Amino acid sequence: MTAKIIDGKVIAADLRARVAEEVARVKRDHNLVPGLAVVLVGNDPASEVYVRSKHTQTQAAGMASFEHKLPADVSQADLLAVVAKLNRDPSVHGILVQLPLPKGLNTEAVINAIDPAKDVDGLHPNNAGRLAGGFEALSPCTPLGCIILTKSVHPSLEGMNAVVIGRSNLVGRPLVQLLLNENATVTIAHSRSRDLPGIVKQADLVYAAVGRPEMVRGDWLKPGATVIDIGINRIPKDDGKTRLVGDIAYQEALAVAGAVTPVPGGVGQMTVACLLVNTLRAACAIAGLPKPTV
Ligand SMILES: NC(=O)C1=CN([C@@H]2O[C@H](COP(=O)(O)OP(=O)(O)OC[C@H]3O[C@@H](n4cnc5c(N)ncnc54)[C@H](OP(=O)(O)O)[C@@H]3O)[C@@H](O)[C@H]2O)C=CC1
Ligand SMILES: Nc1nc(=O)c2c([nH]1)NC[C@@H]1CN(c3ccc(C(=O)N[C@@H](CCC(=O)O)C(=O)O)cc3)C=[N+]21
Repeated sequence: MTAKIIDGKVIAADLRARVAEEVARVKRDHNLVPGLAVVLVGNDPASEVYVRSKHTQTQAAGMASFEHKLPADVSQADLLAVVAKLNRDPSVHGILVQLPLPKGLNTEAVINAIDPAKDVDGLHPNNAGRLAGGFEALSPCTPLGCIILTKSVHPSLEGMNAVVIGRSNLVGRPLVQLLLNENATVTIAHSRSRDLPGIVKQADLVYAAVGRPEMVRGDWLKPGATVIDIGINRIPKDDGKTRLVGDIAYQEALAVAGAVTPVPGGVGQMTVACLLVNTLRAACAIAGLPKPTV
C-alpha cells in the first residue's frame, strides 16, 4: 500500500486564489484594502524565509503588507510601542509578531498588547479563550490549515479518533479545539505521555507538532490513518546546506498510512494561506462587513 500524498501546495494555491477574489470584491464594493503587519525581532534565518513568503503572498492576494524589522536587542517598551502604533493604524487589520522572541523579551505581555480584533495569529487570550469556549474567534493559522488538509481527505471528521502530539499555544492546543468543533474524539499527547506508539496506534487522524525530526515511526501508525506532519526541522546535509524534515518518518509513513502530508509542501504552505484568510476576516469584521465566504 502506498499512501495518498496530500498536496499542500495545490490546496494552498486554491485557497489563496479564493482569498484574492474576495479581496478584489471588498476593494470594489467597499473600498477596503485588508492590511497585514508582520513584526520580526532579530534575524533568525528561518523566520526571515517565512516572513518573506508571507510578504510576497499578501501582495499577490491584493492586500497591503507591512514589515517591521527590529533589532534583537530592542527593548520591551519599544516593541510594545510598535504594537500600539499598529493597533491604532486604520490601514492595518492583522498583526503578527513572529515567535519565538529573543530572550529578555516578555512574549506574554507582547501578545496581550495586540488588539484582539487584529490578532490574526489567534494567540491573544481573548481569542484563545473564545476558541476554547466554542465561540467564534480568530484561530491560529497552522491548526486551521491542518483542518483544511484533513478535510481534503475526509469531508467529515465526526466520530474519528484524532491524536494531537504537542500542546503549544500556537499549534497543539488550538488544533485540539478545532478538532472538537469538527466532532472528532481527541487525545492530546505531550512529552509526559506514556506509550506514545500505543496512543498513536488508535488514531484515524495523527497530528505531530513536536519539533523532533522523524519521531513518529511508520510502525506506530494504524494502517490507513491520515497523517498530518506539522514539524519543520532543519537537518544539516553533507554539503553544508540544510534540508527540511517533519516530525514523522515520511518514507515509512507512506507504506502504512492512507494519506500523508509532505514537508515541505504540506502544512507550512497552508499556514501562510490561512494567515491571508484571517487578515481578510479581520478586515471585514473591523469594517462591519458580513463575513467573507472564504
Ligand atoms: N508548519 C507550520 O506552519 C508550523 C510548524 N511548526 C513546527 O511545529 C513543531 C512544533 O511547534 P510548536 O508547537 O511551536 O513547538 P513547542 O516546542 O512549543 O511544543 C512542542 C510540543 O511537543 C511536545 N513534545 C516534546 N518532546 C516530545 C516527545 N518526546 N514526545 C511527545 N511530545 C513531545 C512538548 O511537550 P511539553 O508540553 O510536555 O513540553 C510540546 O507540547 C516545530 O517543529 C515547529 O517548527 C510550528 C508552527 C507552524
Ligand atoms: N507568531 C507566529 N506565528 C506563526 O505562525 C509562526 C511563528 N510565529 N513562528 C514560526 C512558525 C513557523 N511557521 C511556518 C510558516 C510557514 C512555513 C512554510 O511556508 N513552509 C514551507 C517551506 C519553507 C522553506 O522551504 O523553508 C513548506 O513547508 O512548504 C513554515 C513555518 C509559522 N510560525
